[in-house]
Amino acid sequence: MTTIHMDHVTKTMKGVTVINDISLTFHSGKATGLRGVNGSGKTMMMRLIAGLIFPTKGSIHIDDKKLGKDLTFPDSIGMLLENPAFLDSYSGFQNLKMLASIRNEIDDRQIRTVLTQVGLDEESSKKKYKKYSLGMKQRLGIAGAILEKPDIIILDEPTNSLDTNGVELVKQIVHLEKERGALVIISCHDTDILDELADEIHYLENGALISSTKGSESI
Ligand SMILES: Nc1ncnc2c1ncn2[C@@H]1O[C@H](COP(=O)(O)OP(=O)(O)OP(=O)(O)O)[C@@H](O)[C@H]1O
Repeated sequence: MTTIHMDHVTKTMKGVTVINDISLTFHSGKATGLRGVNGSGKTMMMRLIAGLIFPTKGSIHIDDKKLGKDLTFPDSIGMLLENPAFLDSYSGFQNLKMLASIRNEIDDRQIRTVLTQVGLDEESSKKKYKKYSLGMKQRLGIAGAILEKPDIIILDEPTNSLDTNGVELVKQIVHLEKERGALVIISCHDTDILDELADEIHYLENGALISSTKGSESI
């Protein structure tokens, strides 16, 4: 079981407050949604939780470990962020293999299973990344995020560029990952999709937490 606890987190960048005094707790087995207009701070919140940037004020704990002090970044995390760092001249399979080689915990068969799970068949997984369509790139990004069955999964706009079939795949994947016990954090501009994906949704405005809902109820 993993818990992420943000305690009065503020992040200032170049004199601009991009996250303003946010306190929130995230739990494993749950999908938490982040909603808000462009620039409201959803990506910054995900980057803070991933340890890619650190709070100016306040703290983030993963269980009992403080990010930036006891941990540089969470031990077990998979992320889909904008512009994933995949190599153009490598195929989808080779890109995932390279990613997997860092920890060396999963084999080729498991990589193929994840590729199938995101709907990249044998033929498309052999194509070079530079020949991928936007939707195929997005599917590979999702595969990268769930590849090693991480405890924490961060999906920034996972349904961008996806067709209806791809959106259904994301819903299935989030459902399965939650069942496995993963802690999932998702941002999505499509309110209907986010309502379906997330157990709980937090609304951000100018970096501040405005309200939270669970199902149709305010919390
Ligand atoms: N490198 C940076 N330096 C300073 N400010 C930044 C930087 N990147 C983003 N910002 C600012 O941080 C704020 C929050 O941006 P963020 O990317 O978190 O928004 P978002 O809610 O994810 O938006 P979107 O829906 O467009 O993805 C914005 O005001 C943005 O201009």
